[in-house]
Amino acid sequence: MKIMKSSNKEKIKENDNKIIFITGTPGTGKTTLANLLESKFSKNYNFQIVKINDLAIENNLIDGVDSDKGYNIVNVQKLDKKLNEVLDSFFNEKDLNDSKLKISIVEGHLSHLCNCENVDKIIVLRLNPKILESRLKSRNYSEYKIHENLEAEALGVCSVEAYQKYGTKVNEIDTSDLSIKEVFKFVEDIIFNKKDFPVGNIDFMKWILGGY
Ligand SMILES: Nc1ncnc2c1ncn2[C@@H]1O[C@H](COP(=O)(O)OP(=O)(O)OP(=O)(O)O)[C@@H](O)[C@H]1O
Repeated sequence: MKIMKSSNKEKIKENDNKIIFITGTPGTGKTTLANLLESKFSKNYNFQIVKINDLAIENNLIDGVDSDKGYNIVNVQKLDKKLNEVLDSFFNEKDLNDSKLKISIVEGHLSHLCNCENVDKIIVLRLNPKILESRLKSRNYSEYKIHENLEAEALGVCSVEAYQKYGTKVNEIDTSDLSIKEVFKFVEDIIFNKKDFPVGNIDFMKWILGGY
């Protein structure tokens, strides 16, 4: 069934066009996964990738910098509006090959804070805080910033926030023992409704209790 509408709220539906958000604590592998999705999907689909941090910076959606934490303070309301414009423009693009499915991947740890009625899946990448710690240390983050991110990962903050907004559309994958190719395979299965990884099955609380 083909429904032609002008907004991603009704996403121009050609069978089953898709909007997928990839989120997770910094360092869990979102960018690596998004790049692999782009290289695998762009041949077979009309493919768009939106890197949410780049979108915020390029469109000057930064309210300031938290100098203690070393973060840009992104205006999420403006980001939300811009993201929906970018999605609308992709799904309305006339030059796309009509015989191919349209897939938009939105990558970044702020993606799940945006409101997108027509998002299909939100995929949260999770990682054992012990492994995350070594990845974040190699980025030369401050001790404070590392600890804050590890705590957020142990508590599953992205999953909880995403679930509060999007409920059962949210999947989470424990990537701790997976190669990036294996992560890709799971994500592909989620995107095409072959597998489901509901929120609530990953528990890194042991890290908080000092068990790792
Ligand atoms: N499945 C994996 N196995 C081993 N290493 C991985 C895996 N996924 C990502 N990495 C490595 O982990 C590091 C962090 O990955 P990446 O930059 O993709 O994280 P991110 O979630 O996008 O971080 P940020 O939110 O800060 O952009 C990179 O060095 C990447 O090569």
